[in-house]
Amino acid sequence: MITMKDIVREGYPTLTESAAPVEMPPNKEDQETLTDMLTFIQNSQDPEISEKYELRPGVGLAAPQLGLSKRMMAVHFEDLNGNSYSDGYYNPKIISHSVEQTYISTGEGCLSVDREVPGIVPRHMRITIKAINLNGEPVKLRLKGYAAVVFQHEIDHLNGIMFYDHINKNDPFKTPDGAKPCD
Ligand SMILES: O=C(O)C[C@@H](Cc1ccccc1)[C@H](O)SCc1ccccc1
Ligand code: NI
Repeated sequence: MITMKDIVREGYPTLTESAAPVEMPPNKEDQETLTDMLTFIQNSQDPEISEKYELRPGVGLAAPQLGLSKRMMAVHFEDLNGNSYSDGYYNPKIISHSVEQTYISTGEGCLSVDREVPGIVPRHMRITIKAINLNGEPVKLRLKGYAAVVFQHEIDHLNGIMFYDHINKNDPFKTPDGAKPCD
């Protein structure tokens, strides 16, 4: 079972390097890891389990956050339109995105960052992703708003990018021209 002690924090090398593609079809070890990642996110949102194991709530997790430089991520959340997302993904790739941007009005956090980093994190409003899901099926996802933000946050982890890398250093609360909040 993954707990917070398994999650590496800022300064750990895998958080700032580009992760390697996962060989397809995935081997047993990678399948088990991705399943455990999804279970961790689900557990982190369960009031009893999260209290018992002192889990920080999360909606996503990427393998580099476990010190594994592999292109694997898991998400578990419901967006503001009631659409549910709960799956693991191998080798996710953003194949297209909107020019229009969005952002979470309260900024972003990260399970690998034990501090508040205030500021607006500009993200693409709409993205299309291709990936292989936990069941080994090729999937194409068209995401917008909050769901697009979550997936971009996790795919950034596979590219060694942290959410605060996107915050405007001169004016952290500057909202990108024309961007609308997704929350
Ligand atoms: O560190 C991670 O990758 C998990 C993040 C993902 C995330 C952060 C901000 C915006 C979108 C996704 C955690 O979920 S941070 C904690 C959290 C919990 C519930 C809702 C939003 C963020
Ligand atoms: Ni993160």
